[in-house]
Amino acid sequence: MKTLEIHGSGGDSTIMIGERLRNLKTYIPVEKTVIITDTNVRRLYQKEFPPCEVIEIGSGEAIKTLDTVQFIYEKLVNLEADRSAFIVGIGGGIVCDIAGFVASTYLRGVRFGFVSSTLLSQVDASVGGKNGVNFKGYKNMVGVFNQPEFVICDLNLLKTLPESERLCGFAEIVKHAAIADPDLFAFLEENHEAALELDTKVIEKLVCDSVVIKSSVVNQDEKEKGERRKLNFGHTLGHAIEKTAHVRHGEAVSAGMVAACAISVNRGCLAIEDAKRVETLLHNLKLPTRLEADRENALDALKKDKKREGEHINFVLLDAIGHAIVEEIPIRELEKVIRKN
Ligand SMILES: O=C(O)C(=O)C[C@@H](O)[C@H](O)[C@H](O)COP(=O)(O)O
Repeated sequence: MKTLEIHGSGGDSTIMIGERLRNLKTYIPVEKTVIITDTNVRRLYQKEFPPCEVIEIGSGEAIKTLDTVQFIYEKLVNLEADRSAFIVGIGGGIVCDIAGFVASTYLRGVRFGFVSSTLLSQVDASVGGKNGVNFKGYKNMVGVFNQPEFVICDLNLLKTLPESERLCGFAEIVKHAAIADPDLFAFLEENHEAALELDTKVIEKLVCDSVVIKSSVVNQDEKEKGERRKLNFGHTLGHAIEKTAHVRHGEAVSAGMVAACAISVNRGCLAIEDAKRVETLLHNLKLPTRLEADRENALDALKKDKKREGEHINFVLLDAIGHAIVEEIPIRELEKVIRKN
């Protein structure tokens, strides 16, 4: 097992890569714990859950709403959960984002941790303390920064993951490599086939390297005032695509990264060959590199981006493979990109 630490303003978070769901009971006060999970994870893995109360939610991006949060608050009230309660989210990014938000707000906050069950949540979503829900379809518009006490990344859970879910995780791994680690990028180029086959050693390296990158960025800038913005590479246009094309997060981020590379080339930051490398790697990992979105809706979503400041967006560009920069780009310029494509 590999362990990494994030030191948050509200407390520390231990990320355990290779720990098992079946050992969860050793990290929690079992009799005070409430598990939040989704239908699929419960069906597949309930036998490994410790004997705790379970609140089941549905699955898919559509449930990441304040209605689901309210549903969980009601269940917690009925269970008479008090401030000594401990909440564990067992699932992918959607479950963890919702569970973390509920735990951070119920009774003004109770202790919480995650067992992360998808590749995307192990390499990205469950790590770093962003918890929240969508609002009126706008991604993660309501939320908090608050670190889970622990994140268990049980690599065995990835074996039952549908391929489309797995691929979404690769998009975030490519993102980490593209913004911070040229060696990891080259490794992915050489080992994309083994990665697609879920080769144990390759997956373990990809999860570990991703969490090393993410935790190091979050340790420098937990509340996304500067350095952390780089973790949003591909997400500004990606979120706009996701909202309007109704595709999976990882798919939208993949197309968003290709678009961000094209903007980086247009602005003279990135060599065209490097942009091509990003596109080819995503293609080899069976991810989409272009997606059709409703332009007007995408523009509206872009204007609601959390990195917008007045007439600019703090937009993440690449200036080399393994190195990102953040530049203030006028919304008008991005508008042209959306209208042209
Ligand atoms: O942790 C971060 O910071 C990220 O930006 C990681 C993203 O991959 C992740 O999708 C995040 O939830 C997006 O956050 P948002 O603030 O842009 O909604």
